[in-house]
Amino acid sequence: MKVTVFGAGAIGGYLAAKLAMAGRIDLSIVARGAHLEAIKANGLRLIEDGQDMSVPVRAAATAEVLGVQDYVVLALKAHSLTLALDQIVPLLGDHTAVVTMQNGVPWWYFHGVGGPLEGTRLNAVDRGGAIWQRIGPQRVIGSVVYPAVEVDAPGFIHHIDGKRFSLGEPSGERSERVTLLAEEMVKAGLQVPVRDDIRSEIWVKLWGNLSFNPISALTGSTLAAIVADESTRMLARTMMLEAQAIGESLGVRFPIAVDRRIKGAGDVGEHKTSMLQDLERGRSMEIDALVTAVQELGRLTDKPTPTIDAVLALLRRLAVERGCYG
Ligand SMILES: NC(=O)C1=CN([C@@H]2O[C@H](COP(=O)(O)OP(=O)(O)OC[C@H]3O[C@@H](n4cnc5c(N)ncnc54)[C@H](OP(=O)(O)O)[C@@H]3O)[C@@H](O)[C@H]2O)C=CC1
Ligand SMILES: CC(C)(CO)C(=O)C(=O)O
Repeated sequence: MKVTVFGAGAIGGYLAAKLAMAGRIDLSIVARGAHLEAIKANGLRLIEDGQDMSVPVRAAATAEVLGVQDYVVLALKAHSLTLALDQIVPLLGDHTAVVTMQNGVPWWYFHGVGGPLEGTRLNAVDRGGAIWQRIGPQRVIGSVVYPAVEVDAPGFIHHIDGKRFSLGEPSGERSERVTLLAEEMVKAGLQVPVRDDIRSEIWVKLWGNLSFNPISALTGSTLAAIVADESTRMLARTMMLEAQAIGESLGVRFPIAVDRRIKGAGDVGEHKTSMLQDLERGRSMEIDALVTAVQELGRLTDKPTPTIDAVLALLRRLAVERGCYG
């Protein structure tokens, strides 16, 4: 099985290190800059469960040298995908499956849903439909990523918590391609449930990211602080209820109540969301996949999003002012 992890940062680097240590598949990664140089020189350094490991892995700057793959795992930030398309396409053959490991609303969301929105391209995450056209939604295996991982220095992957990567075909089918990949990931020590409704699970994760991440970026607060403060908790809750109405109108099942989801976020503790961390480091924030795309879904389903709109307006301004947007 030939697998390339494209964008071996925190999540891609962690996944690649686990798969490489299991040693069962023909694995490559595509990376760039100082990170690539460090991996080429010393392998991926992974800190996990108190152990410090150095894991050799085939690393390339360009996809051409790797050729057509059975699976390509896209572990870039959502806003990096369009710019990377020219580099991703050489990895794709007739049978290649593409696993999308991004937070937020995925570009392929309306592939195979039926009804009037079938085939709708989402401008917020796929402007002009370039990703849809060049990768092709029929290749996609959806995913929800749960581990918390950081890149501490070039080539240095620090696993903080969690080993679960849910996978699921957009159609819900338990296909051979999703089953085989899940098996390899499980043999690498990960928890990999295969879901028959991956969109609903994407929404439950998104529920928290769409509300807590912007509020944390706007206020500099941790998850625990946002939940402890009545005003910010209610702001998050209002955004979540707007999103829930949109999701439900699209057929999504929310298996837990909003207050339980809020409690779960608060229980994570004094943790800065990834969006706040990106802002503090001057990196591009995942605003469009986490927030703008939900606003776009609201327009498509005729559901009002006044609170999401207001928070998004402030968040975009902040990101533009700090050079963290686009
Ligand atoms: N980190 C986490 O704990 C979690 C992350 N997620 C989600 O997973 C996704 C990935 O996040 P994360 O791993 O944190 O992001 P990172 O920024 O750590 O990793 C992305 C990597 O892709 C690289 N990259 C981008 N464009 C290219 C390109 N054209 N060619 C080669 N490499 C490229 C980046 O390089 P460069 O740094 O040079 O830009 C970076 O190394 C996001 O959607 C995130 O929300 C979900 C759950 C938890
Ligand atoms: C911590 C958490 C769960 C916040 O919703 C997250 O996913 C993030 O920081 O992006």
